[in-house]
Amino acid sequence: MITANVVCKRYPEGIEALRDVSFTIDAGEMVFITGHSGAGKTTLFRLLAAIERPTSGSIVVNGQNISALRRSAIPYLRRNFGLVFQDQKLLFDRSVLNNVLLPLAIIGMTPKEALRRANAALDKVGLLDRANANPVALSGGEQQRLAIARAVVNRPAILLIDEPTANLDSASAAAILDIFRAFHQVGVTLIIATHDPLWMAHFGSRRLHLEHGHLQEYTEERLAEAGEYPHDLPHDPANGLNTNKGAEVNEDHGKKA
Ligand SMILES: Nc1ncnc2c1ncn2[C@@H]1O[C@H](COP(=O)(O)OP(=O)(O)OP(=O)(O)O)[C@@H](O)[C@H]1O
Repeated sequence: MITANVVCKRYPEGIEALRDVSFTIDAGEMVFITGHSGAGKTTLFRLLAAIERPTSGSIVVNGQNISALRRSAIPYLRRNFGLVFQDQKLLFDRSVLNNVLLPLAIIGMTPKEALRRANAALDKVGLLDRANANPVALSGGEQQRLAIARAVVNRPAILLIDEPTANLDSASAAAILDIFRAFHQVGVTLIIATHDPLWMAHFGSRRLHLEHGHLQEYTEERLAEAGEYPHDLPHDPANGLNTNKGAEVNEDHGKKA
């Protein structure tokens, strides 16, 4: 479970990116963080992953106040999280497989187990047959799926995903949506920042809406008024989407959140 208590973040230049933000996200929830460019979505993610600290307030993850963690404890906290951020930081001098193996090497997993896990992660995102390719040879959607494989290979309980479908066509976006649906089905907590109404329309999940650093209570009507939520998009989760990936995800993601 994740709780933010009256969180503020002011950058050194004086920009107040988040103001008095409070919320609770339960284990296994799928939550969308919405808001215009500059509203504070990425900042919130950086605080949740303890990349930055709040200026005031606290963030508690599984009973641990991460805002007060010693620096040395942060790598252990991060094992709870899979991060899929906008700057995916793929390593273009390594193969697809080696990009996914890297996080496992860092935690000292045996090569045999690491290979098994990495192949399973690539399989989940449909990239097993590209394991030996260089990431540069992948399409934008495939690179995004590789970033997801790398984020989930440690089997994190919580996935933080920033703008997962930015710059992707609708078919690639739908494929990624399917992958996240499968993780949600096995109990992973997903927190997804997006401008993309496709996501919200198909999942109908809870939304936390940021406006200039303030968390606004979501109402569908309010977002529709603001032109952010097209009512003509189908709300049927199965509509137009292939949901059969769920059965393939049978590992122990999320059960510990
Ligand atoms: N490292 C930083 N130093 C100073 N100001 C920053 C920094 N990072 C973000 N900001 C500012 O904080 C505010 C919130 O930015 P943030 O990146 O969190 O927004 P966002 O909602 O993720 O935007 P986008 O959708 O464009 O990614 C913006 O005014 C931004 O300019």
